[in-house]
Amino acid sequence: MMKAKSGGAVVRALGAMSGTSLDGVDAAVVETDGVAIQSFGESAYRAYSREEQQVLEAALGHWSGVEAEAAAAVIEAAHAEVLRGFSDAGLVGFHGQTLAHEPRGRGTCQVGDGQALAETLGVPVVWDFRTADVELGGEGAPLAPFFHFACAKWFGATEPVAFLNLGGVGNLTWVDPRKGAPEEDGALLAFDTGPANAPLNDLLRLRRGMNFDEGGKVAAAGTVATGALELFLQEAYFSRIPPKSLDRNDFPEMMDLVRELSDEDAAATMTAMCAASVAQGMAHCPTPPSKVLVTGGGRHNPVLMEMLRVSLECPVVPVEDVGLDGDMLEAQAFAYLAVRVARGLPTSCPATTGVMALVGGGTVSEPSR
Ligand SMILES: Nc1ncnc2c1ncn2[C@@H]1O[C@H](COP(=O)(O)OP(=O)(O)OP(=O)(O)O)[C@@H](O)[C@H]1O
Ligand SMILES: CC(=O)N[C@H]1[C@@H]2OC[C@@H](O2)[C@@H](O)[C@@H]1O[C@H](C)C(=O)O
Repeated sequence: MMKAKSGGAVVRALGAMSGTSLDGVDAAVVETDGVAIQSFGESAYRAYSREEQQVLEAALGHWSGVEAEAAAAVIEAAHAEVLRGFSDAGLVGFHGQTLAHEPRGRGTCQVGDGQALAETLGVPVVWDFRTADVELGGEGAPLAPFFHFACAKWFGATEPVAFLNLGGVGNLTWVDPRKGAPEEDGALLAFDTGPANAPLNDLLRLRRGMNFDEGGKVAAAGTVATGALELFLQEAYFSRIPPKSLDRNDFPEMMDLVRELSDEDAAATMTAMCAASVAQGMAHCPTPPSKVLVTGGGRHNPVLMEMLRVSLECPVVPVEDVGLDGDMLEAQAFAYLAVRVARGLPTSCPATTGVMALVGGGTVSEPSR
């Protein structure tokens, strides 16, 4: 093991994330002591087959039972397959697949058994990252913010910046890199902004058999229905003070709002809904960030990026502008968080999830041999 700048041992950690878009597993290596990022390593992506996706889709909203068990089997097999391709990892951070998320109700449910994965890989696995936070009154999400803080330090940010993840759901982390640690007062504010790509993906699959609006081509040919957009923005969620989080399918009324529209106008309107919810969320930030660093699949959509540029009052750039990898940031986050859990460091705080105290969630499973 190498010596870390900040004192602890540097671990070669491997993180894996299967997000709300249900497209596949992202896996990536981070070398870190759980405080500073020493370096980013290799990464891999393993797409789900349509059959696997259907199993996952059918399990959404299920907390247990045959659907959830079938989803867990898909998740475990797909993760084992992609993670076996990496060598020399000292620790694995395994997010699993969120099937249901109701932090103020039944809790949060990620499937995939970390102990089984530890046996398969012969490496300790950190998993079940969200439960402890929810049990202490937190939202259980987003959890990437402590990693975003380390990223801001890594690329040498000197003023507040925002990370905007546009996956199935959108989430935003405002970071003040002048603070010494993520748990310090005023270092972070984080929350889910609203639905991002998931509803548009669902609409296009239903109407056109497409997985998503590649390059924003469908939306580019349409016109935003301002009435539907205004109705959408009246949702109570947007005026709620953060921290706050969402489940993938928390806005079913979006489909109703665009039902009568052509495919193109519906796509343009849903894309605008995503951008407008980010703009509303930005108003909750303590100060305007010097720039918004966009990560997740949504940054590949030029129509969405242009709408964000028009509606936000600061530069909007992909995270690649500061040397990060926007396709792998979430997988890297769970590699980083795994090391924090193993070292007994917190992974969330009142400003990131609304939890009552600092929490280091996660279970560590050692392989039995
Ligand atoms: N070239 C592209 N053009 C338009 N949209 C794209 C493109 N590439 C990816 N996307 C969108 O990004 C989505 C995938 O984003 P991402 O991988 O960040 O999601 P996720 O990690 O599953 O979600 P979450 O962050 O909510 O857990 C796709 O389903 C699609 O909607
Ligand atoms: C409950 C859950 O799985 N939430 C995800 C989801 O996908 C994006 C957004 O909603 C975010 O809150 C979170 O994931 C990221 C990785 C996070 O915890 O930071």
